[in-house]
Parts: sequence; structure tokens; C-alpha cells
Amino acid sequence: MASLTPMIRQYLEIKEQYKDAVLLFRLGDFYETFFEDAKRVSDILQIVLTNRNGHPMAGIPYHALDNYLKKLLENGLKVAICEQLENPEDAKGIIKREVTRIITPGTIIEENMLDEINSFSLLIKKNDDRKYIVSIFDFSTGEVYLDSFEFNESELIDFIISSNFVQILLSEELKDLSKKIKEINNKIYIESLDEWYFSKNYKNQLEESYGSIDFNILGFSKDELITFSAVLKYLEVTQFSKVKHFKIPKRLKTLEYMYIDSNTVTNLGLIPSNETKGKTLYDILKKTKTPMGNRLLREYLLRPLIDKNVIENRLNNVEIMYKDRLLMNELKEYLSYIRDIDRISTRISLLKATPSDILALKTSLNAIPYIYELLESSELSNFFEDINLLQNIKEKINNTLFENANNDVGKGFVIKEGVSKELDEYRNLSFDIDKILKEIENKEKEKTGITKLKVGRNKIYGFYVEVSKTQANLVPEYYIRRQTLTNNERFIFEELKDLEKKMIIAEDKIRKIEKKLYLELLEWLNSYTQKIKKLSDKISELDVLRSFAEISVLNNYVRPTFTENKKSKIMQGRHPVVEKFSKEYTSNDFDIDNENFFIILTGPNMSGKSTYLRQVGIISVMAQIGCFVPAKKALLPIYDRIFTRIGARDDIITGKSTFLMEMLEMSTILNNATKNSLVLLDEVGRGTSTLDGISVAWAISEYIFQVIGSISIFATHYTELTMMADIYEGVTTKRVKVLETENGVIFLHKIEDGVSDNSYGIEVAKLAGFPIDIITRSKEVLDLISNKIDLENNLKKMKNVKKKRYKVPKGQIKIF
Ligand SMILES: Nc1ncnc2c1ncn2[C@@H]1O[C@H](COP(=O)(O)OP(=O)(O)OP(=O)(O)O)[C@@H](O)[C@H]1O
Repeated sequence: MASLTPMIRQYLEIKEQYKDAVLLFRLGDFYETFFEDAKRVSDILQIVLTNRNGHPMAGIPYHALDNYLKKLLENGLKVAICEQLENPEDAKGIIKREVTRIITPGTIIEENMLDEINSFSLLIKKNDDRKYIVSIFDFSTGEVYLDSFEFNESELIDFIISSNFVQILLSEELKDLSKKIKEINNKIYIESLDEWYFSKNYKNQLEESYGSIDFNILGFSKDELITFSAVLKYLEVTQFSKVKHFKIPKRLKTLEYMYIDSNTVTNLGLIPSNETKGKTLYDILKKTKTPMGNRLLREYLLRPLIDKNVIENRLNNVEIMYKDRLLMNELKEYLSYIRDIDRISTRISLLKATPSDILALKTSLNAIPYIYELLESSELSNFFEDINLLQNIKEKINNTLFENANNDVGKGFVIKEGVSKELDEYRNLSFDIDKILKEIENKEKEKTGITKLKVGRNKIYGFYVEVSKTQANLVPEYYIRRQTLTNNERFIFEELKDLEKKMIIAEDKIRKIEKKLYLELLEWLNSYTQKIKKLSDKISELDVLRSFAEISVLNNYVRPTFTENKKSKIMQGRHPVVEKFSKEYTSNDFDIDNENFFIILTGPNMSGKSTYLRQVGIISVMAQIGCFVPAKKALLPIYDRIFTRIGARDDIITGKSTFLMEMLEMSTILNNATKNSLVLLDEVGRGTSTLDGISVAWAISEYIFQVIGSISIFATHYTELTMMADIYEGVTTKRVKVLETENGVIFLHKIEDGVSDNSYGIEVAKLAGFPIDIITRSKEVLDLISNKIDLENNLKKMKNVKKKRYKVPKGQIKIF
């Protein structure tokens, strides 16, 4: 290897401390990488790999850092940013450099690199009771959830994958999970944390971030607080500063909210994933105008309410705007001026907010009095309660920053005139320099008689007088040669030299004073971050409720009403997403009461069974988040949980079969559903042989109906299951209507009483364009085997069997 220069030695010393990260080493206007890092980076970023004294090197311009950084993070890398801590001019010897920030996907705060609605990370630890302790946090907003779960490993992996975390931190004993998670999603960023992060001294760590807030009254366990303090420690280590912007942690699963497991979130299509973007309930309901509103809408969807009063409160507010269209539309206009003040306040608290952030905060605060005034004169006059409208912040920004301040703090274009007399003076000198140089040029032309004389400046050589070579013999004696070009000579003289010195001093002063004043502004604003977050929370709530009102008007939704018992009557209900993508949507009713609450739904493939099932679930979610619902009328119970078992999937990690996965999910439902739950089952049992499938489906249905008592819909191709209706009072059968024509069946998507005669699977195969020979042969086989098994006759014998009684199990404590 070639000999090491002092700078490369400095690089290597720093790199030694950040072996697991790519080190971006600031060198003038570039961030450079060397050695192995350079090879990786040039490969990922498709930038040139060069050589410096025999060392591989690849660099990116400092102003384009965000774009490149995003790509590096997307490729699962951790990046350490090493900055120059002094000006090259001030440096004695090699410039002082230090890592100032370590960036991972979960610690990004730059707006253009963040996903708008989801930047949640997870830290997970297993405690001595074999419980999983989770901290879910969004560093960009300071939102935190803590909880403990009794997962088995496949539930845990399922939870991690389906929750779409941007980063996963594992405690030491869970290190091995990393490989399994990577097998499913190899881009996800995973890091394991040493034991020392989980310090017994967690109280100090919490106090440093939250001051004197008493965590005892928040009801978290010691393990949960230790795990959360590990999050704070991790952030402190990577950000090189204390975390002060976090909000009070919430419990993930509480009695105030319906806990929707990740399967149900996916099955009902509540929030977008990469595959479902644009086709989820979130996308339909999103008439929000602010990024904070978008995030809150996502949170509402994941945590529907359970308390009737709170739901009614939200609905009341929605109804006010639903009825007062003027209010609704005017609010929309004002809200659209409001920027992401939640994340801006985070950047302020980390002293990393840019002038554009601060100006965006000003624009947002500008709109607040309009909103306030509008609400004051409406039925929502109490909405803001005692929230501080923070108009003093707006004034302060107004008085401190230029209207069009740019982000390059230190160049003199950020801090307004009048803030610092000293800054103004230096700035006048610096900004007038072109005029002063012109005056000198004119003076020198006159003095020397050189007509083509030019006075100019250059970044490297400084000020100069330029004279063409042909006139160079005319220059006076006091001109000192500075540089020779092809056609010109450049000179300097005393007056110009003095001016140059003054300019260097002025520019240095401008840089220092402006940076100092800007930092002072950030520090002043920092004392308001919690207040900004409170205002932001209120604005996001208003934004979401207004959005509910608008979408309810646009899509013809109605306000739901609630019952205290099982009675549920949805008249002409619709699936809010499918109706948007269908030419003609057929509405359907859902009618249940205390005695009749188990529906067995049969119908051919493609007839609309799953859509109906989901529709019933989604309407309840919408109602319980406080939105109007797609129906003519809706009377609903308040469900404590909604469970779904829809669709088939394999678990490729643990190699479990479709049927085993189905049974595992089913077992979670059987262990956790209550009489106040809604259970939606689609074709449970089809992953095994027909006889096994029917038997398991039968026993499951009996158990849910008799023992648990949840409101349930069981969609199935096993028409044999409908025999339950003859045995059990309270079990009803529904079918999807089809029209049989000469050319095959037409699906009417209408749900009616009764049992489907036929599953029409062969008809669907025909629709799919199967060769006619296969269709004919299928029919022959069907005739043959349905005669042979004669299942129905056997099941009819069940009528003579005494109703099976199950013992109600005690202590259903499993959470997920
Ligand atoms: N009520 C409805 N009105 C209009 N179109 C509908 C309705 N319900 C379903 N559809 C359309 O029919 C398609 C099939 O519906 P769905 O997936 O619910 O059928 P399915 O009976 O569950 O089928 P399978 O048994 O094969 O899973 C949907 O994608 C939708 O386009």
C-alpha cells in the first residue's frame, strides 16, 4: 500500500470507530469515501471510483448529499457523516474533523428523504418472562408506543414484517431473528444493540429527555421503560445530542382502542403497503391537507375507538362540518397552507432546522388565526380550547429572517437587516464590492490610460487588475504581477490588496455573525417545540375530521348510530374501496341481533363473498374511527376487536404450510375473540382435504357461536356447513345471488337468504378460458365423486346429535 498522508491517517483513525458504517468524510465541497467503503458506495451510487495515492476513493458533492444518502440507506447501509469542524483558513495543520451524525433509515429527519406517513422504527427485547417488550417510535415526529406481547416466533416475525417498520433494533438475545427477517425483506435495516443500552439506570435517561415527568403514573412496566430508555440512548449515540422532542409514550394496546392485528389490517386493506398503494381505505378517506393529518389518519385507522362517547364526539365534529359546507371548504383552504410543523419542530429541537423550515413554520402560523376565527364563529368554537396560537413565534421569525432567506446560512442572505448593526455593516461592504471594484476600475483606466483594463475577483487568486498582454507595458510601477494567462496579465496593487483583506474579514464576519444569530433563533424556537407539537396535534385532528366530513359528502356516507348489544343493521352497505373501482356497485344489507348473529355465506367463486365480508368489517372500522359510513343507514354495535381470516398464504420462513398458517391464525382468533368481537372467516379449512376441512370448519363455527358468541360471518364453499342452521337456532344462511343463463352464470353480487346450490367452480374455470375438454371432464368427475361421498346425508345425522357443549375456557390472556 502506498504511504499514508496525514489526512488518510486521520480518516483511518475516525473510520476505526465506525466500522459498521459507511464513513462520508468531508473534504472541501465533497464527501469522500475511501478503501472498501469507496468500492461499495461507487457500486451502489454508480459514481466513479478513482484513486488517490493508490487508495480507492469515491466522492459526492456536499450539496447533493440528501439524494445519495437516500440511496445508501435504501440499500440497508448505516452512514456516518464526518464534518470539517473548522475553516480551512483557520486550521493550523490538518483540519479538525469529527463524526457529527450517524444516519439510519429510522433516524432521518430531512423532509425530502422521509416517507410522509410512516417512519416508525421498532426496538424489541425479550424479557425474563419470555415476553416481547416493544418500543415503536418515529424519530421524525417524536411519537412513541410501548407494550409487551406474548408472541410465538412466527407471530413475532409476522408482526415485524407486516407493520412496515423502517428500521428494526434487536436486543442481543434476539440477534438471530435478523437472518429470518432478512430472508423475507432483505432491504430492511436491522441492528442489534449491546446489553449496555438496556441500563438499570433507565430513570436518568428518561429524565434527561422528559425532565420531571412522573413515568410511574403512566402505567408502563419497568421492562417497557428500560426498553424505551434504550431507544433514547441509541438516538443519543447516533445523533450526538439528547433527544428532547419525544411525546409522552402511549400504550400500543389499550382499553380505549380496538387493537387490530396486522393480518386484519392487511385483510381489510386499511392502510397502504407497496402492493396496495392507492387501493386502501386510507386512500379513499384521505382528503387531508397536512402531512400531520395524513399521519393521524393512518393512526386512526390502526386504532379505532371503543368508547362510545369519544366516538360520538368525533362524529359530532364531523357532522358540524358535514352540514356547514362553507366552514368545511374554507377550512380546507386555510389548512392547505399548513406545512409539516410537527417534523419541523423536531428539526428545531435538534438545532437542524433550515431557514426554509423556519419560513414554512411562519407560513403555517400565519394561517392559524384564520382557522381560529373561522371556528370561533361556528359550532366548533371550543375546538382549540386553551391551545397557544404561537403568534409571537411568527413575529419573531418575521423580524429575524428575510422573506426569501435561502438555506446557505453564513452567506448573508438569511438574517434580516436591522437585527445586527455589525452584520449590516459587513454585509454592506461585501454586497457593494462589485460596485467598489467598478469604481476602482474606472479610476485606474483614467490614471493609466489603459482602455481594456479590467478589475475582477477570483476565488483562488483573489482581486486583480487584468490587462491584455499587448498593453502590459503600459502598467504603472506600483502594479505587482500576480498571474499570467494566455492573452492577459493580472496584477495587484496596494489599494486592491487592502480591499481584499477587508473583504476576507467581512465575509468571515458575516459567516460567523449570521450563523450565530441563526443558532440563537433556533435556540429561542427550541423552547417552544412542545407547544408547536401541541398545536400541530390539534391541527392534524381538525384536518382528519374535516377530511371525514368532505369524503362523507362526496361519497354519500351516513352517520352511524350505535347499540349497546349485538343488534346491527346496515342498510344498503357498500365497500368504500371496491365501489370506487366498480362500474356499478351492488349494495347489500347486514342484519344481526342478539339471538341471530352467526351467518354462513355461500356462493360461487368471484360472486362477492369476500367483498361482503370485508365491507362489514370496514364499515365498523369507519364508524369506530368517527367517520360516516357507506350505507343508507347503519346501526352498529361497538366491537372490541375485529378478527379476519381471509385468503391463503404460506409462511416461507418457518416452512409452515398454508393450512398450518391458517390454523395458527384461527387459533389466535379462538383464543382472543369475545362476545363483543366481529369475526370474519373466509373459506377456513379449504387448505386441507374436503372431509378434514368441513370437520374443522364445523367445529370452529360451533365453538365461536356457542362458546365465544362473537358476531360472525363464515364464507365458505362447503355448502354442507349450512346444515348448522338447521341444528342451531341463531345460525342463519345467506348466499350470493347468481343468474344462470345459457352462456353460463352472471354474478349479481346480491346477498339474499338461502344456500347456494352449487359452487360453480367449473363455471369460473370456463370463464378463465379452460379448454372445453377439461370443463366436460371436470363435470363428469364432479358427478362421480359427489355421489360417492354423499356427505350431506352423513351430516344430516348431526341433527340427531345433542348440541355439543363446550366449557368456557378461563384466562384468555394471549394478546396477539
Ligand atoms: N357488491 C358488489 N358490487 C359490484 N361488484 C362486486 C361486488 N362484490 C364483489 N364485486 C366484484 O366481484 C369481484 C369478486 O369478488 P370477491 O373477491 O368478493 O368474490 P368471492 O366470492 O370472495 O370469490 P372467491 O370465492 O373466488 O374468493 C370483486 O373484485 C369485485 O370487482
